[in-house]
Parts: sequence; C-alpha cells; structure tokens
Amino acid sequence: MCYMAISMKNVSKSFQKQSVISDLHLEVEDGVIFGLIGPSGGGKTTIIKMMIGMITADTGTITVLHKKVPNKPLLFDIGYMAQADALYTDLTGLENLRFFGSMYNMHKNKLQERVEYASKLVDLTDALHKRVANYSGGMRRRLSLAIALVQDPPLIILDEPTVGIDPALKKQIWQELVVLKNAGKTILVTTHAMDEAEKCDELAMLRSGKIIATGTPTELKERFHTNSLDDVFLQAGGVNT
Ligand SMILES: Nc1ncnc2c1ncn2[C@@H]1O[C@H](COP(=O)(O)OP(=O)(O)OP(=O)(O)O)[C@@H](O)[C@H]1O
Repeated sequence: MCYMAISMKNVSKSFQKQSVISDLHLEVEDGVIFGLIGPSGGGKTTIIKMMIGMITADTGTITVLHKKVPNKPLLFDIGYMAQADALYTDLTGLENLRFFGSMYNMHKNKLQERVEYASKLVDLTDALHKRVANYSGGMRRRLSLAIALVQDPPLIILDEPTVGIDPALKKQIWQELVVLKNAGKTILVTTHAMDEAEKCDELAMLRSGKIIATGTPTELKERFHTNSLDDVFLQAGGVNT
C-alpha cells in the first residue's frame, strides 16, 4: 500500500466571502515529484499555505506526514520555499543560510555541510559573502531555494521555484529534484510552466480553486488524446481550443 505524504479532504477556503478553494481533495504519494499546475490566481499558493498551516482551512481535514495540520513540530520536516522571498536583506547569503539552518538544531559541522551543498546546488557559492540587498531577483529566488533545502527535510514544498531563473540553472535544479526524489524525498512544486509539469511524476491541474484533472503527464495526455499538457489543461477546464 502506498503511503500518502499529503492528504487534503473536503478542504474549502474563502477570503472575504470570495470562495478561493472549494471542496478540494488532494493526495500526494510519498516519494514522488508532484506538480500543482494552474494559472495565476487559481489557488496554488493558498493550498500550500493551508498544507503547512500558515492559513487555516474553513472546512475539511489536512494531514501531512501522518500529522494533522496545523502542527508546529511538522515544520521541522518541511522545506518550504515561498513565492515571495522572505530573506534578511541586510545579511549576506551565507548569514541567511546559517540563520535559517540554525533553527533546526543541526550540529555545526552538519550545518556547514548542508550550507555548502545547498549554495552549490543553486550556484550561489561565489556570492555567499554579498549582502542580499545587492542580490538580483533571480539570486534571491535561488537563495530561498537553498534555504528550503538546508535542513534536509523529507518533504519539500516549492512555490514556483524557478521563476526568474535562467534555463541552464533551471535544468540543473530539476535534475537535483530528481536526485532528491530518488533519495526518498517527497517534492511538491507549483508552476504554470507546462515544460516543468512534464517533469513531474504526478500532476493535479487546478482552475478557479477546483482540481480539474489528475494523473501522470502520460496518463493525462492519453486521456485527452493530445501530445500537449497545455491542451489537457484547456480541455479539462472546458475551454475551447
Ligand atoms: N489573504 C488573502 N486575502 C484575500 N484574497 C486572497 C488572499 N490570498 C489569496 N487571495 C486570493 O485568492 C486567489 C488565489 O490566490 P493564490 O495566491 O492562491 O493563487 P495562485 O494560484 O498561487 O496564483 P499565482 O500563480 O499568481 O501565484 C486570488 O484571487 C487571490 O487574490
């Protein structure tokens, strides 16, 4: 039997009476790269924030790594990269990494090892001593990704991780996500980019707060008789092509 790393049942959320998520069911199997795909404003970030307990669902139940959300200790097991970079701009990249890493009670040597690994992965090793205030937008995204990975979490949740990142580094990051998956991690990624959706093991396509299709990229394309996930999205959402 497969184990679910994330399970959301009957989850709804409104903001000021505007329904953003309605009666959502979402299951993410352990050890996969799961893509939550959908257009801007579809509710991807809202779903992620509910998953990690940053905002409360109006209805339904959310279980992450066998624990009912909200659950503070659970945050130690989740590497979260938010869409808006939450960085200390007066500190250097290295100081940011050490600061966030220090929250996980890691031994000094282990922290050093993780900081080196994460900064190398996002190609920031040479900029680590620069203040974040002087980083470009892409460098800040890369630092946020490094911070999400620094504590070596079993579950990694990345909200549009490759926005503002050049194609070569984007490719390298995706290769590393596969390495992390093969090492047993569960990775949830949001994106609107269908080339990234193709790289996921499982997808949930979201439109106006509802899941309109789920499956592997191959299954979805077969089901909708097309070679393109863009077409799957348009057909599943009832949009004429
Ligand atoms: N705190 C809030 N108060 C009011 N409305 C909100 C709040 N957070 C999100 N929303 C609304 O919920 C809807 C879904 O937003 P959300 O950020 O979840 O979408 P998204 O799919 O992540 O979009 P994007 O890809 O652009 O980041 C939007 O209409 C947004 O304006």
